[in-house]
Amino acid sequence: MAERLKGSGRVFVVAVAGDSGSGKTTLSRGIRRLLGEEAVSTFSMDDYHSLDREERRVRGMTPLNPEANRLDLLAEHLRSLRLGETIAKPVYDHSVGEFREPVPFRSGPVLILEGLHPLYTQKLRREVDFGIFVDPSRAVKRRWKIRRDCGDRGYQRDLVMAEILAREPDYKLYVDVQKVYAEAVVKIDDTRLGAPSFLEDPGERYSVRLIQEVLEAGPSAVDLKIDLSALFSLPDGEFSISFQRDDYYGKRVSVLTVDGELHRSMVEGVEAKLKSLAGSTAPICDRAGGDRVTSTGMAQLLLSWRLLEKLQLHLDKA
Ligand SMILES: Nc1ncnc2c1ncn2[C@@H]1O[C@H](COP(=O)(O)OP(=O)(O)OP(=O)(O)O)[C@@H](O)[C@H]1O
Ligand SMILES: O=C(CO)[C@H](O)[C@H](O)COP(=O)(O)O
Repeated sequence: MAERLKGSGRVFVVAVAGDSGSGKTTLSRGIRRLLGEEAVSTFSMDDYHSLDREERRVRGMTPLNPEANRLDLLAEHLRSLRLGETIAKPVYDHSVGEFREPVPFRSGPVLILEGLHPLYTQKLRREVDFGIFVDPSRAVKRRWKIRRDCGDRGYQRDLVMAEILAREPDYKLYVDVQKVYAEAVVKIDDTRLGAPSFLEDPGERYSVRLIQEVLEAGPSAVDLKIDLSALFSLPDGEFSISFQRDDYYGKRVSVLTVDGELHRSMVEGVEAKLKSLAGSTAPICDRAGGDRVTSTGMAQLLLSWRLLEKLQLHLDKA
């Protein structure tokens, strides 16, 4: 797959839309591992802000307002990148909230574009081959953001909370709306399973809903075997899985809900199949405590599968 991708001469664009700290990088890590770092380029569309931090403060604007971003320039750059051209990519430096000199940027055969508005305009959507929207619940997002901003970055908790509140209206207006256009939406809520008393550390247990447009042609035969025999020898962990058809903003979708953690052996079959299709050796989905796969890990796996299907069509057309 990596060789075919390199030879295709065209760049396949994956857009991962969502708020700051919503898990975009974490979720798309599965795709990076599947295709290998050398095949996948990535950048954040934060580089396409049109106003720096001080200018936004003076105008009373948040970065979530499309007017604080150069969305047309990004669409033009994506068009060039898809043709294999080099762009002069702007650079926004978060450490000071200012712009730096643009840098030359050329993409590998797959480009993952992460950010607040990659699906916001029609011009942008035309340049995107696969659009994903990451949608953690308010409670989950707040916890992740506080953990990262206060823990890793040393910000004050009160300031982080105030920023979260200040962003809410623009988030609803300008970011949330993009889930209407995404081919896959990943909704992440707190687990509905009680924390088992025997687990000292309940870990990262979430209920993940993967909402995907129904494919016109069925996927190629992949052995999605969930091996229930492992249930009787599992050390710990609890899960539930459910599947529904639904209507999502007028689109026919499938909704797969995975809650809790699965044992690695349950998904090994499909993971191995995808890895052999892509020619990769790294595990695709995040593990928890060695033998367990988290529900967001399961979403990584299923999105990678969907991506492989799309890539194969893309390569067949090239
Ligand atoms: N699936 C997950 N399970 C547990 N924690 C997660 C998960 N996804 C994200 N987080 C937490 O949220 C933090 C932010 O995640 P990530 O960097 O993936 O978000 P992002 O949307 O790419 O953020 P930004 O756009 O601000 O760079 C991580 O450091 C981690 O603490
Ligand atoms: O939403 C964001 C990232 O997607 C940031 O808030 C935005 O990029 C502004 O960054 P900073 O606060 O460092 O000026």
